[in-house]
Amino acid sequence: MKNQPSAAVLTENTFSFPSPAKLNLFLYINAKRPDNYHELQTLFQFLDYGDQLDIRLRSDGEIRLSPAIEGLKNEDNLIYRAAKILQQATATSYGADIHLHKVLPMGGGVGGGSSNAATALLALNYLWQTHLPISKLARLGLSLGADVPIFIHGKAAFAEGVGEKITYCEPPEKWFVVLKPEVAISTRDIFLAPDLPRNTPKKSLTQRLNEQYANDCEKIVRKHYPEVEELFNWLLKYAPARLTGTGACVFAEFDNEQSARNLFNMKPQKFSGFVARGQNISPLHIMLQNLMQAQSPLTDGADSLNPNHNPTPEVPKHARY
Ligand SMILES: C[C@@](CO)(OP(=O)(O)O)[C@H](O)COP(=O)(O)OP(=O)(O)OC[C@H]1O[C@@H](n2ccc(N)nc2=O)[C@H](O)[C@@H]1O
Ligand SMILES: Nc1ncnc2c1ncn2[C@@H]1O[C@H](COP(=O)(O)OP(=O)(O)O)[C@@H](O)[C@H]1O
Repeated sequence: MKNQPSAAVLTENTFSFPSPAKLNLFLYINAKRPDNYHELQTLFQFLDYGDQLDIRLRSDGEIRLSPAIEGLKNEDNLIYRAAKILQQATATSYGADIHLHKVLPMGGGVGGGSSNAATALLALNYLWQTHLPISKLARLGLSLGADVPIFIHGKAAFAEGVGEKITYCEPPEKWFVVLKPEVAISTRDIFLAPDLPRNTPKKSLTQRLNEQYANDCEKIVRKHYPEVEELFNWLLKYAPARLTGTGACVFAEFDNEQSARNLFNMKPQKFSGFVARGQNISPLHIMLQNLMQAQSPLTDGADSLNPNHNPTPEVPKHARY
């Protein structure tokens, strides 16, 4: 979806949905639980940049996903798993052809897989008219990954526990340069690292918002991944920088787009990345709200699947979706 406005209706019967990235503006690890998951305190904000899912309804119950992601079986793709879980939970007889436009780096800490799963759940719940409430979708989503509920709720939030205890909040919507070194990092590997700090004291949201933001994974990621260390060393010459999630992406924030683009244009070629704006409401939710105000894809007759009949919902002004 990058750099192209997102139309909700692409062609007859094919709908296009954004699957935005997220940043962890801060991330603290408070404890290791008996089930080996870690208790966190983290601040999530969405970006107006991410993947796109084009979805066409099928009446035969089949889920077809294309293109396959290299090295990942389609059955393991979180999009496919999300669609299957929703079918099982609702006993719908519908299926879907899903085309994924992937731009987000995998293993980058920008939440691409979780966001794809949440977009599939929300979009199919809309297209199939299965009417599960957000709370139920978030529970289904949590079984796919710790970050999926945040993307289902679609509002910037302070998350605790493993990401399921959510307090909405509204951090400033800054501009970001997000850069990725030539390495992907497995979340699991970071949480298994013996030298990961695991007992940062819990603090209230107000305290956290009013102190300098940090990421407890940053020190060991920089130590174990020289590519990340090199990226930090470059970026820190120009701006304060932080790790998102468990890495590998690193970001710097700016008050305006031009400053962000000026820095981005200077980056060495070996770092990939993008410029994006923080959004406290997910671009997916803005689009879904507009769609719902238009009309149902299934119940308003055949014409409702005709793009001429169903006007393309407005895209938020500053979004590049
Ligand atoms: C820590 C975060 C912050 O956003 O890192 P990123 O993945 O975004 O970098 C996420 O919550 C990650 O969520 P997600 O990527 O969905 O993780 P999952 O698939 O649920 O878990 C992958 C593995 O990481 C470990 N894990 C994950 C989350 C957590 N709170 N504690 C853990 O110990 C577990 O070993 C788990 O097997
Ligand atoms: N649709 C998907 N997009 C990206 N990754 C996926 C997807 N489905 C499953 N995965 C798996 O999830 C892992 C984490 O991916 P991703 O969410 O992009 O990273 P991160 O959590 O670091 O942002 C990938 O390495 C891949 O094995």
